Amino acid sequence: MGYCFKDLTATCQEDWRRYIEHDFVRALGTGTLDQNAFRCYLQQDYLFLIHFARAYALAAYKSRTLSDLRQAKAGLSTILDTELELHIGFCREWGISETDLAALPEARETLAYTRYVLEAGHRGDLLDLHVALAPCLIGYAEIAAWLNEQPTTVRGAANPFDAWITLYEGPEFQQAMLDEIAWLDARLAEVGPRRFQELSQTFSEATRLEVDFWQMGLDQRG
Ligand SMILES: Cc1ncc(CO)c(N)n1
Repeated sequence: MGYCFKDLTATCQEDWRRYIEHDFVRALGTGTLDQNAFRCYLQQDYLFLIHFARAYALAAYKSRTLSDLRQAKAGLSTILDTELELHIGFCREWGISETDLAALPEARETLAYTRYVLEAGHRGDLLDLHVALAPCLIGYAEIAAWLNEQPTTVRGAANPFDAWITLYEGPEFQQAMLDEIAWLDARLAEVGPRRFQELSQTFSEATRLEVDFWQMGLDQRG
């Protein structure tokens, strides 16, 4: 008995590193990422975030206590008020209007990842759902921190993707990550090996779907 969030990343260390240090992320950090690859990623991410907001709404629905309900609401607010706001602004700067965004066809990778998470939530309980959501929120906060540690990362006006790093390294997103880890640590502490095995499968599947999402951007399939 007794696990914590770090045990989840430890069970899929290779996939987790492939996600955090993906070529898309590296190129974004050095500012050398193909701009069409970024545009493709941004557009699909808009669709992605809408479904992820729905997943947090599902977490709210599945909550039995006020504190769980508040945690779900915090996730929903991070997406709606922090991420999507900036995202729409970003897209505008990159010449993509909200009408364009609403008319976008969904890439397979977006479809696979978002529906996987929603399905994990429908099938399982609140912990299954939060574990399926964890690579997203916690992963991006870790990616921003990792990028800042790399000597090759270019910050400021010299990097066209600087605003992306600023969003995810920012205090609101980093705090949301810490709160989510604390929530998961408290729940995982009460879990036995069989249940942990099940949860780590969900976590590593979602991590691999994040890797595919980066790859979609890099291949400009979105
Ligand atoms: C694909 C993806 N994963 C995670 C995040 C962070 O919320 C995001 N915006 N997009």
